[in-house]
Amino acid sequence: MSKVHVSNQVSTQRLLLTDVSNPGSPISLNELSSSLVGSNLHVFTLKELQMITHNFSRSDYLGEGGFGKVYKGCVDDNLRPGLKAQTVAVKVLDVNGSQGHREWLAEVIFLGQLKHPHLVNLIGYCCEDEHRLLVYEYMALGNLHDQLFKNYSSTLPWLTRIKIAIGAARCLAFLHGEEKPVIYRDFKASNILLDSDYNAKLSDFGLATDGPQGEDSHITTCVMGTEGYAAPEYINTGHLTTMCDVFSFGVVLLELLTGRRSVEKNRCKREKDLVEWARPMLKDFTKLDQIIDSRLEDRYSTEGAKRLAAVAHQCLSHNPKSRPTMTTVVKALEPLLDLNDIPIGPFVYTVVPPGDHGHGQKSCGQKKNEKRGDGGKEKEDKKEEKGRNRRRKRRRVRVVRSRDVYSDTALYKALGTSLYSPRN
Ligand SMILES: Nc1ncnc2c1ncn2[C@@H]1O[C@H](COP(=O)(O)OP(=O)(O)OP(=O)(O)O)[C@@H](O)[C@H]1O
Repeated sequence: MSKVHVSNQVSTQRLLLTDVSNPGSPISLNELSSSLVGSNLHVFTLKELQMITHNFSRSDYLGEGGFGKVYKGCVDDNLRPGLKAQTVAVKVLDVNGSQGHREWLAEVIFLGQLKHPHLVNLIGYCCEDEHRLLVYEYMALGNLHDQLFKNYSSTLPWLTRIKIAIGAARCLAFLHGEEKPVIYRDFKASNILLDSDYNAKLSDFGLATDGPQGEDSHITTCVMGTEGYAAPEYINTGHLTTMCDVFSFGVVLLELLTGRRSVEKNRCKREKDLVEWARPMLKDFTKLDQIIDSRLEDRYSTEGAKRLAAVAHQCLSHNPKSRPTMTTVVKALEPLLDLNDIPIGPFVYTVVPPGDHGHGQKSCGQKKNEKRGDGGKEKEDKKEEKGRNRRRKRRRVRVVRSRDVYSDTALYKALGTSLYSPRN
């Protein structure tokens, strides 16, 4: 394929990873940004990125993943004309690490061309000698994994979890719905980044790949991904389809529902693998109480939990053909935001900006206690606690008594826990 040919494709066809990564590709790295369809990526120098991160200082350090360390910095139009003043995250490839040029290139090719509200925005990159860096919009709340499992001061509320699940589902539906579908391949909680409003944005396209073309139903690759998230058929055969992403999405739904990680090495054998432990209980609504994140206490929608559990169960089906498409998943999850059977906690303090009487409504409990002072607060606490216990009991008898318990854990038993394949 000649450079001219690529330029002719600009308005219609996305540049594929194989167009660039194949030996003999006519596209040189110098021409990369201009060959990307619809991209306005900035090409930064190493010196510029050193400058905005104060030479990759400890005070700007955000974290580290398989690609390398991530630092915070600021850019504006002094750096490049037209560049919006904003905080950015700079990812620096660890040249001695497990990832390399292929992962960097995948990130540039996919995120440089695909634009969606639930995809993290890639602002630019740097490619100098062996140095490979990526510059993204800064996501103030980090990643879902840390918010769900490492935030010890507060718990993600139910509706926030639903909002995150819907955002991530929309993103996968978008990728799968492309004219040439994209298989993300590494869907997991740590790859879901959160902005200051808990909008979910997918990042980390290092393992992403273009889906099957023409008559092919799948592509065959060596198995790569993360322990606890990969679909069983992919682990067994290397056959990769968009349905593998759907399975991984089901695992993240389970994490959101249970507050447990996909693999917890410190738990007893039966509970180590989240899918193996929780999946049989997803369809038996009488058992849902046993797996729902106890940190939510009773502040979740019972109906919503049932529906989410049913979606997760379908996504985690061992037969890829029985899994729903991500478009169907989005449609099933969206109405969960409107369910209003979430019990209100005893003291939800909402800061009402002066003059705002519309949105920042106070809870009933709060209004009463403000009038009564602290003595009333104690009584109210006890009353609310009793009320919550009553509601819990009520919910236990009201749930549908389904005998429809699925217990197909045989495959997982056969697979054991050796689900992990290193990235390279
Ligand atoms: N755009 C961003 N804004 C803010 N923080 C970010 C951004 N991108 C990554 N981070 C943070 O940097 C750290 C490393 O992220 P990275 O995506 O490189 O790895 P990971 O997904 O956590 O792990 P792995 O690469 O092994 O899958 C994480 O703490 C993540 O929250």
